Amino acid sequence: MSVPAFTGSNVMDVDAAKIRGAGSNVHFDKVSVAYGAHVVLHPLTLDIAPGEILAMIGPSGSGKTTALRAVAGFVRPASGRIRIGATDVTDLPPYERGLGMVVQNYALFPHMRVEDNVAFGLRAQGADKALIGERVKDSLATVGMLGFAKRYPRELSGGQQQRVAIARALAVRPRVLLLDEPLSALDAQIRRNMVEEIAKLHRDLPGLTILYVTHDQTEALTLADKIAIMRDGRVSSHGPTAELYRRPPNRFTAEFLGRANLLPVTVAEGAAGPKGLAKARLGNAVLAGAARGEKPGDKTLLCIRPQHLSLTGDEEHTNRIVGTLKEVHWQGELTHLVLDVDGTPVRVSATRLPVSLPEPGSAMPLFFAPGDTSLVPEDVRG
Ligand SMILES: Nc1ncnc2c1ncn2[C@@H]1O[C@H](COP(=O)(O)OP(=O)(O)OP(=O)(O)O)[C@@H](O)[C@H]1O
Repeated sequence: MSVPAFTGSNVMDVDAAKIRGAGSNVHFDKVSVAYGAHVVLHPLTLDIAPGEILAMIGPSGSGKTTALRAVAGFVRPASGRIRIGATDVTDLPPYERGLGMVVQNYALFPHMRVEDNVAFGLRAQGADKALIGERVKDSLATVGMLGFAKRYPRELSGGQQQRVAIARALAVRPRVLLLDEPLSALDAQIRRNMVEEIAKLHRDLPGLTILYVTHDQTEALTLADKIAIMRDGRVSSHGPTAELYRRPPNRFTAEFLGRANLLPVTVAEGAAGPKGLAKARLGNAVLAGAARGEKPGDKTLLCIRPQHLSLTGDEEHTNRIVGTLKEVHWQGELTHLVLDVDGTPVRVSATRLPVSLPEPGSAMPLFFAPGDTSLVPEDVRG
């Protein structure tokens, strides 16, 4: 399979071969958007590196789609500039920005065969027949839909339609691919497969920069190199995916990205040693976790993920807390326990249970490793 080159959307670009595989960064420079008096995007400064997948996640109404539509050119910023590579695109119309875009509901033309849907953007640009034929073939092969070229959209499943929508976006050789909730109309199993296919697509086309808007944290965790978490029109946190998950910089991030137990603690000792572990008190327990520059006496939160809590201690799981068992939910692969620890509900996801579990209402110890624990400041909201 030949790999498309990513250049501008201009199919006549004679330099295409020279910059084959080279992606473009997307730069938001203090971009704000307002609808009337209602500011929905506060000045946003953010960079998406060439070839990076940035997932923008956050609750409904937090401004994700608005940010994406500003890049696409469908929303005009009230202030700030947007650059794609070296080009300031703020004043360019959408079709001159070198972008491909896929939205939630496929938006294929129902009266056109798959191959004509994919060819649409190239025909609009006046590309010649031979080039269109080659690009349509390439793009359909990239998404594994070569055998479906003659079908109409109604003859395809939802997942297949979305693959065609991606092929159509790729056919114009975009510098940047914008994906706005591309999988949310699909059912759970197809969604999981499509997430894997988008990951493969990116492995095949490593130069392609992708802005991926979703409210699904699993999609974001699986696909993204970096994540930006939006809240009320602002970036609440931004960083490499694993780092944001392992060391969330605030409560909102800890809770939005996966499940998190957040226990109110008082710092006993600031960070010491090469691992940067601090010690914090929860009742009588002294617990070690990754620090963020806390000082003794600071009130903060101790973050531990449900799957990192163990029902047995060992030389690694040296933090120990005791709670009262409240609920047990068996779910096949995992058993979820809920305990009350000093008034805070603590969730445990266990793959293996001891032979006999204490009765609800009984005291039960939980163990966890300092390396899986981090101190997280409570959110200060402006
Ligand atoms: N055309 C519009 N006119 C007025 N307000 C709008 C318009 N489009 C969006 N908004 C408002 O802007 C805010 C941000 O919307 P946006 O669609 O960016 O959120 P989102 O994070 O993508 O949400 P969702 O996950 O529900 O799609 C919301 O309060 C929304 O009501």
